[in-house]
Amino acid sequence: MSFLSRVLPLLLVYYIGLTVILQQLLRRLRLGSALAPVFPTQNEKVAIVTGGAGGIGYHTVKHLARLGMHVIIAGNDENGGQESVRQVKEETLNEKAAVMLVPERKTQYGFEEHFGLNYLGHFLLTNLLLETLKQSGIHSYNARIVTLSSATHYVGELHLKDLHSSCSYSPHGAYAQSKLALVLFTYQLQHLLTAEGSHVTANVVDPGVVNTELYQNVCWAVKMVKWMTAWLVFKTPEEGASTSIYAAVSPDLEGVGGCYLYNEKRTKSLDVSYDEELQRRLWTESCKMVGIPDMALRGL
Ligand SMILES: NC(=O)c1ccc[n+]([C@@H]2O[C@H](COP(=O)([O-])OP(=O)(O)OC[C@H]3O[C@@H](n4cnc5c(N)ncnc54)[C@H](O)[C@@H]3O)[C@@H](O)[C@H]2O)c1
Repeated sequence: MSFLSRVLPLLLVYYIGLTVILQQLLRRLRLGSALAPVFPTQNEKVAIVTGGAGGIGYHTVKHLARLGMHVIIAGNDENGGQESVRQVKEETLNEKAAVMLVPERKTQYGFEEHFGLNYLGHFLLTNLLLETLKQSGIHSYNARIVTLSSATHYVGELHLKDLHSSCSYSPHGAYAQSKLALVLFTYQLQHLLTAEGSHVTANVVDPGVVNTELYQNVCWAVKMVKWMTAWLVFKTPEEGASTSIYAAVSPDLEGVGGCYLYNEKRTKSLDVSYDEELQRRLWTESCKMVGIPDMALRGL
């Protein structure tokens, strides 16, 4: 593996991160701390939030619980999950918050961590829940799938022949690839749902650069810079959750799917993410990896 192929993904990820941070700073200076939008109550609805024990997920859980939803936290940290449920119940007075825990299984299945955890886990969970979602959605209240990607997908490359990055591994490249895979997956899923006429929509969210535990593995110099500047240029976890909440409950998106959402607006994703052939090939490959039938091949 050449020096360049190791360093280039790192430079690209930092470049895109700095671009987003700059945009966030300008937005903050322009808008100040804008008031959170008000959404209708969601009393009869159920949401499953993966990673809901911390960071962006936790604030998504709290907001949805406040709107009256029955929220289920899916995660890998039992104590953290139970503690989040306790806090959400206390702060929102919504007793319908629960925790569903899945153990860490990446090594057991041998998947590369970023691809397995960030992408394949969501791919599989979504597919396993799909029949229930189809039965839950109706014309005026579509069931909604919200996937969390990232601006790093703009510098991602999908290596269909080496999805686990075994030929040339770079943590930054692997992260960016997993986030690009989520965009491709969401668009393909929406094509399949639309073709079937089901009342389920799938959108993908870019939360911005958010001050969470996600950055615990960056080098000490970056940690230091983050510590000094995050208050000014990073989004808070509450701000980071706002586009996910918008995608989950906003009436603007009733029946609308296949969008890449950033700052509560539709935005263009990377050109290659619209490549339908690539979307299909990734879908087929992902089905093989997680061992589920390919509904695209079955004609749904
Ligand atoms: N923070 C950012 O700047 C940022 C930017 C773009 C995208 N994102 C995306 O947003 C999502 C949430 O990130 P965050 O910033 O809140 O991070 P975080 O580290 O604060 O929270 C991650 C959550 O995922 C859970 N988790 C970790 N490993 C898991 C596993 N194996 N199985 C199930 N759950 C697991 C953790 O317990 C935690 O609740 C991620 O998909 C991340 O890639 C974050």
